[in-house]
Amino acid sequence: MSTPASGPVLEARGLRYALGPRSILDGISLRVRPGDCIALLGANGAGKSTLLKILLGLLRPQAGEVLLDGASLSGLGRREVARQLAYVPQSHTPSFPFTVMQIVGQGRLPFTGLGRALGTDDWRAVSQALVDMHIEHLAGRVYTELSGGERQRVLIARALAQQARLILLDEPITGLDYGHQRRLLDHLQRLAERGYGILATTHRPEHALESANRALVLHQGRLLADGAPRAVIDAGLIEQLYQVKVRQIEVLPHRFFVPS
Ligand SMILES: Nc1ncnc2c1ncn2[C@@H]1O[C@H](COP(=O)(O)OP(=O)(O)OP(=O)(O)O)[C@@H](O)[C@H]1O
Repeated sequence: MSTPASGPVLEARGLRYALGPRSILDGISLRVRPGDCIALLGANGAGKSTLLKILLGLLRPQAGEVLLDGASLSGLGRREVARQLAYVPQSHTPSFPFTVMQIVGQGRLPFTGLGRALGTDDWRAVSQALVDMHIEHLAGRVYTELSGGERQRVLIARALAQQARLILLDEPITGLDYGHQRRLLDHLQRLAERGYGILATTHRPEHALESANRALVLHQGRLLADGAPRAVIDAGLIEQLYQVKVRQIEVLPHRFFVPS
């Protein structure tokens, strides 16, 4: 892998988040650095989406803080954050029948501001994002009329058009066919090699093993592990997280799991 270029660092220090008496996240500290391609694993309800929302500044933790390049996220403006930090949600329902081109163009809002026309650089970023996600042929289509997998690629293209060096993705491969899963994971890896910091939640341990250079594991609101995927993900972890018994198969450099 080539040496990652410099870029912003996202850091969480001692996050705690509760809803009423119910603790959702506790004692979470982590860093997303240039060159990181991180898979965030955890069972349903473990707190992955909540953690992403806190890292994006959409939710405020009761304790701890999030720092973007050393500055507290709570003190930064939305546009300032969006120039460095992009988010790909699991799904998105726009309130207007926007075309794919318009949705991807929204990724340029941190640069243009609301209601301003896109300039040459903006159009270049939008076109490149459409190419990267293989959706040039969808550019004129109405977003709400697309399939789930097509919409997912549009949302990823919007984040790429934003050209933020940190990208947080909530289950990006869910709903994508096998080919698009592979191409997306390869693309995220290449972005990390170019110095982007990537953090993606996933329900597939194999995704982390094949395509990430770090695995973060959330279990019942706490960070159970943070390390190299092969050091962290094994049959014991799968059983602990998902309460299923699996057999671990090694076909180096691959590791996969089958029911036992
Ligand atoms: N607005 C809310 N009101 C009540 N409970 C909530 C709310 N948001 C999240 N929770 C609870 O917080 C916990 C963590 O939810 P979260 O969506 O972060 O989990 P997750 O790991 O992303 O799950 P999944 O894999 O199913 O997407 C869950 O028990 C969920 O029910």
